Amino acid sequence: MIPFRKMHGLGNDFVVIDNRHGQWSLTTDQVRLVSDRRFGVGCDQLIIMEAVEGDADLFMRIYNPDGSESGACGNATRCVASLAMKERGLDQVLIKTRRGNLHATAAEAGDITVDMGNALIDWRDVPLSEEMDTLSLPIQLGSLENPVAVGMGNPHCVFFVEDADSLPLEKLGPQVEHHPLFPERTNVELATIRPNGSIRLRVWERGAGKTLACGSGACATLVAAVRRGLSARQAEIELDGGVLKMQWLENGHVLMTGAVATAFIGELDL
Ligand SMILES: N[C@H](CCC[C@H](N)C(=O)O)C(=O)O
Repeated sequence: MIPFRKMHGLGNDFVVIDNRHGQWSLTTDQVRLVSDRRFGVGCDQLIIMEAVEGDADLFMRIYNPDGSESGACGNATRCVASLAMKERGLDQVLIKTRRGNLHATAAEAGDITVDMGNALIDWRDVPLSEEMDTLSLPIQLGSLENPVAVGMGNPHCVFFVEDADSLPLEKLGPQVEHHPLFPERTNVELATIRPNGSIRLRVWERGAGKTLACGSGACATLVAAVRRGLSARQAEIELDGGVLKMQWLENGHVLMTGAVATAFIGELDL
């Protein structure tokens, strides 16, 4: 039996397995089964905590429900960081992911702030399949056009639209996710800048589909908005599951602050 903790960050939900003693390894089929909301526990991502050498407290591995591995997961990073802080009685931890060490600190009212690392705006780092200006991609899909591409350790394609809530994300998302300009596919963002400077955001996630929130997607959206002159470097982003407080620092790093929650603890019989 494999113990797990079901957690979420603004409704973006995770099955978290502590494998720091290295007892378990899941096959791709088992990742898909556990993530499947019909037959398994169901989650947006399966998160594995692993032991790690060096100054990080642990390594966080991220799997999508389709079995693909992602280089970033902002909401899960907050969840795992809150576990590690509680375990150690600390108010800050270092979480290592495929893109490097992410520094997390306790914020007010139980929220967690994560430095998600620097935003990647060169086409090679998103990545894109050919050289181009990431500030305006030659993609046009119905009313969607000229998105901004941003890498956060995972690829993001951000469209700015009049009213994100009025668009059929379930139809448009998969078409952009699999666009040939994205050799590793992409996460897809529909963003609307509000008069008060906050941003309304809906996300179609690579390998996962529509989710209630996406932390790395919020990071990419703020960076895209600032680059387009549509937002200040600090803004609140409202996703279906709640609000993230975001800041793109002058050093290129993106800070994300938001809530975390544990729903229940269980055991997998794999
Ligand atoms: N939910 C995650 C993003 C997962 C991204 C994953 N779908 C990918 O393949 O990059 C977040 O809060 O950042």
